Amino acid sequence: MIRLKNITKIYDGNVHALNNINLTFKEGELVILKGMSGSGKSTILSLIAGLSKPTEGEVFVDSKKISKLPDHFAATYRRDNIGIVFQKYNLIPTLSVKENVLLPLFPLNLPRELMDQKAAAVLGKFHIEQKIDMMVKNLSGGEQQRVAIARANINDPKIILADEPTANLDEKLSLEFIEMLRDLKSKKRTIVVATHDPLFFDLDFVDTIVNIEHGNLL
Ligand SMILES: Nc1ncnc2c1ncn2[C@@H]1O[C@H](COP(=O)(O)OP(=O)(O)OP(=O)(O)O)[C@@H](O)[C@H]1O
Repeated sequence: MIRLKNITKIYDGNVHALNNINLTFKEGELVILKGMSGSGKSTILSLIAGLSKPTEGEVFVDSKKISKLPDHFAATYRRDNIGIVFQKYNLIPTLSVKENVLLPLFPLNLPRELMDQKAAAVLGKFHIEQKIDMMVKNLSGGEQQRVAIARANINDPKIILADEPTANLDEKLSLEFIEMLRDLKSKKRTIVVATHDPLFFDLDFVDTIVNIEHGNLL
């Protein structure tokens, strides 16, 4: 369960990104955060990921209060629980597909063989294993998106956060991405997608659509 309790986020002392919002997402839910650019969607994702801290209020994941975790513990929490697909994928263009998907695991110092197995498994799952040794900069947009979602799943996270995941995709690839979400949801992942892409608004497997405007829930 994810719970945002009385969350206010103010950047730089005067940018009110979120105003006293309360949200609860159940395990296994697919939630769409819907709102215009600048409405506060990414801020909600970064609070759930423990990448930033609220100005006021608390964020709970299961019973853990993650809004108070020191940075080091927040990084561990993220590695163990969260997969993130960023708007522009945040892949490293000059590294290979395999190196990119393994990035979140490097701090664990796992044996090379195990890392290779994990990379092959997750790339297979998202049908991009044939590009495993290619440099990411030479992939198409759709292929990069597959690598991004594969990387978000390398640690088998129970929560997947996606920030405008279809912003750089055409409709066909966006629909493919949505099918990947359907599959993840069937595996009981909790998924939170920040988007203003209308393709997400009529899906039969979305549980909740949260409308946000200027940091307020509508
Ligand atoms: N690190 C930051 N420092 C200062 N202001 C920020 C920061 N991050 C976000 N903001 C501001 O907070 C508000 C909410 O931004 P946020 O990125 O959460 O919106 P969004 O709905 O995700 O928009 P987009 O779809 O464009 O990403 C905006 O006014 C934005 O300029």
